[in-house]
Amino acid sequence: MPDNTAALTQKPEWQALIRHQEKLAETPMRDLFRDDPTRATRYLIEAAGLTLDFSRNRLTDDTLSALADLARACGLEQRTEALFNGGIVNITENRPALHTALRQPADTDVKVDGCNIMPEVHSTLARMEQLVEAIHSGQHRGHTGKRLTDVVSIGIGGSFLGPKLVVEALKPYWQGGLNCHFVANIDGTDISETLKALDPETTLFLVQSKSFRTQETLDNSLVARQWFLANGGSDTAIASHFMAVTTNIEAATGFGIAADNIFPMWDWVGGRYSLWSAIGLPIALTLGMDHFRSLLAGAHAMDCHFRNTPAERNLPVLMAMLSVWYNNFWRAGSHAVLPYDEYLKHLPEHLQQLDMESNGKRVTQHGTPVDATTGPILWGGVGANGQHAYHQLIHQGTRLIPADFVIPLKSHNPVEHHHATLFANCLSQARAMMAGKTREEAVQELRDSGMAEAAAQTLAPHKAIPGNQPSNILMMEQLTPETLGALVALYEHRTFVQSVIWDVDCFDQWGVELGKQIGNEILPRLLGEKSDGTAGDSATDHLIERFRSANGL
Ligand SMILES: O=P(O)(O)OC[C@H]1O[C@H](O)[C@H](O)[C@@H](O)[C@@H]1O
Repeated sequence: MPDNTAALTQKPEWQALIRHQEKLAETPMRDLFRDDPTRATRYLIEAAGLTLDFSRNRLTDDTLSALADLARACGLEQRTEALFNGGIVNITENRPALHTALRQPADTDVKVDGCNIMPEVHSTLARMEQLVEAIHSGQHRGHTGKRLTDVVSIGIGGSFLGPKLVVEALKPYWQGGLNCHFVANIDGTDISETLKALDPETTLFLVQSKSFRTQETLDNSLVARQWFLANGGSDTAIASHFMAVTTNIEAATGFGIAADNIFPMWDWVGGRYSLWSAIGLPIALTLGMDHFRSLLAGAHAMDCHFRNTPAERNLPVLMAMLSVWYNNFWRAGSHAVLPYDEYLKHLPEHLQQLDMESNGKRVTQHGTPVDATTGPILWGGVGANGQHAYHQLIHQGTRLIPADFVIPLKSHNPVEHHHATLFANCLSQARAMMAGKTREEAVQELRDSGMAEAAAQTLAPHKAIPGNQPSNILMMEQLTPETLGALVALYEHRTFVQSVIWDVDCFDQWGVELGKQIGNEILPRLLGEKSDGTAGDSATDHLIERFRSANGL
């Protein structure tokens, strides 16, 4: 058993990494490539249809073994088994976190409180399949007999970001003729703009909320119901047009959703890990159930790789440990995710919740202050667009910004030389980040262009790029339901592994509650339902008054 008692930063494995970093600090990646012609082929891992090229990182073989040693010393193997076996890995909520069970084959056995959950998981998939088929075949129609044409998913956070990512990413696989819309924000613009384009006779609303207590989702669902009733709907017709996915059956029934139209969720699935459950209904309805099952199969393939592969060759472990390496030993404060695929434009948003809500913690899972800096800021956007925006800061700013490029080898839309150009952009960015350009190279380039020596010397510092910015390139043959499933599962496990190192609970999110509590105090004051005392401080009180007067309240 590993020794988990020593504070993280006092572990010999941590100390060894500090010393190793000091040695490596003066060695640019350019030199590492020069000195090892096999680097590009050795630092490549294939798993579950994905290929990771991690050669452009500040690392050597010694780094890899030192990082793997740290993972083992933090009990990664035991914690991973607990994750898959239904152990209480969400300590503060006293629950397992079994998103992996949602993509496991039916003939397996996973127990929660002594009960095998797999039959329930698969019977829910079968119910989803029935609904998808009934709607696609026209058997389930709107209350006036018209075929359903649109689905509106109302949900926020984990009940929104994952399904939205997948629905948009797998557009080439859409089938069944349904358009999918997402409403998340409490900003009235979101629901208003969505409803404008819809026909109440042909629209299905899915209320997606694990808790069925989330203000944004409940308020938007009420507006949708009012709109439906005001436009020819009736209480009985609601049964054909409103469905819910939740653990809180009572509240959903109370909202007026027929019991048969409620799909279960379980408290052992975290919201941001839930797109594999019935929360994935918008996906299944838009893509068809076969594609949804392929998504699950891709994720399961990544689960098997993660569970059974030694740390040194384990894709999620490696990516997680690289994040720890840069975050804790090189003081990088952020991590960029740069999908070079228009279909993956929502990937950074989903990963922001996944990673930052999971690992944005300051106490360990046992409540003591963490011993090291935890989750870096995850940000990013679609390439090549970012090259014309924030890449300047990556190339010449003063910060260390590790990045993941994500790119398929083949495009679904082979227009002219677009995909080759996109791929060239991705490779050139990764190379520029790694190799940079010395001042001397910049001077020479300017001389070669005919510039006078003095002017070249003046301009050269502005053209020099330090390089040595680390990046991963994550590839797949093509973006398919399987490879997307594997990709999302990869980042889920990457998140989990980091939490094991920092010893934080990556399945809770207590920090978001305070804002909700204060919001509940402020709202009645904005509406004039409560006017005594203070909302807490003069700054808040002052702006409450400003809002009330602007709105004639
Ligand atoms: O699915 P729900 O219960 O409506 O929760 C929706 C979201 O709201 C919460 O505030 C959490 O921050 C998220 O983790 C969660 O996914």
